[in-house]
Amino acid sequence: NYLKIWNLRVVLMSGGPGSGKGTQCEKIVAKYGYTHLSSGDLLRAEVASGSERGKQLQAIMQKGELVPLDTVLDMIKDTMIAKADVSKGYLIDGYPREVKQGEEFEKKIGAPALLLYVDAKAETMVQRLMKRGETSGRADDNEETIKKRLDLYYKATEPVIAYYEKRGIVRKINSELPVDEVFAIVVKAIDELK
Ligand SMILES: Nc1ccn([C@@H]2O[C@H](COP(=O)(O)OP(=O)(O)OP(=O)(O)O)[C@@H](O)[C@H]2O)c(=O)n1
Ligand SMILES: Nc1nc2c(ncn2[C@@H]2O[C@H](COP(=O)(O)OP(=O)(O)O)[C@@H](O)[C@H]2O)c(=O)[nH]1
Ligand SMILES: [Mg+2]
Repeated sequence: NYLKIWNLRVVLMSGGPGSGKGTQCEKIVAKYGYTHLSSGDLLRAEVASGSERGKQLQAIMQKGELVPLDTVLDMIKDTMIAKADVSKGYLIDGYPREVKQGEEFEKKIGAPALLLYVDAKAETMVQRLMKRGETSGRADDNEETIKKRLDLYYKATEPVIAYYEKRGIVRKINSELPVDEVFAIVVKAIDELK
């Protein structure tokens, strides 16, 4: 199984907090059957388990900071291996968050085929997250943490997109549009892969 993950297609989903990554991922899974791995969801599951490690993670996420690289990458890798037999490919959401994470991913797992970059204005992202915070129950969907997540996104994550742009695998998609219009562009980008 460890060998198998090297042969499966990897698509990365990137974009700021609240840009619509999770929304598009859900639709991609329904259409293409990829295995969806949201690094944020994996971390929240660890927090929910109540483990000692979960408590440490909770504190970091509450501040809008990044969890140590090895922790997240190990979680992703373990999940990829566990699902390799039934997987048609992987859709990785919210990782890499910084260039170093991208480099480690390549060393330990492999090169992605495509990076979908859903792009919305900061103002739009804040609005969406504030709205989502009314019902999400997420400790980090509050004004103060949202601001920190956005700052960190511009500082650490946008350079990741530039890093993959040099390899020609980035497709930038305007996620100010209605969900279905965004998805139509996503579908085009995935269908162009071969
Ligand atoms: N590779 C990752 C992914 C997530 N996180 C932590 O988990 C939090 C939530 O991540 P995620 O769910 O991906 O959040 P956002 O992208 O901000 O927004 P959304 O949850 O809607 O995707 C981040 O702020 C960060 O503290 C992290 O440290 N490293
Ligand atoms: N108008 C509009 N709203 C969206 C779109 N995508 C997501 N949203 C809303 O924005 C919020 C954040 O979306 P989510 O998928 O959780 O974003 P993520 O933080 O990037 O994973 C959700 O409450 C969605 O309902 C879109 O394309 N258009
Ligand atoms: Mg999400």
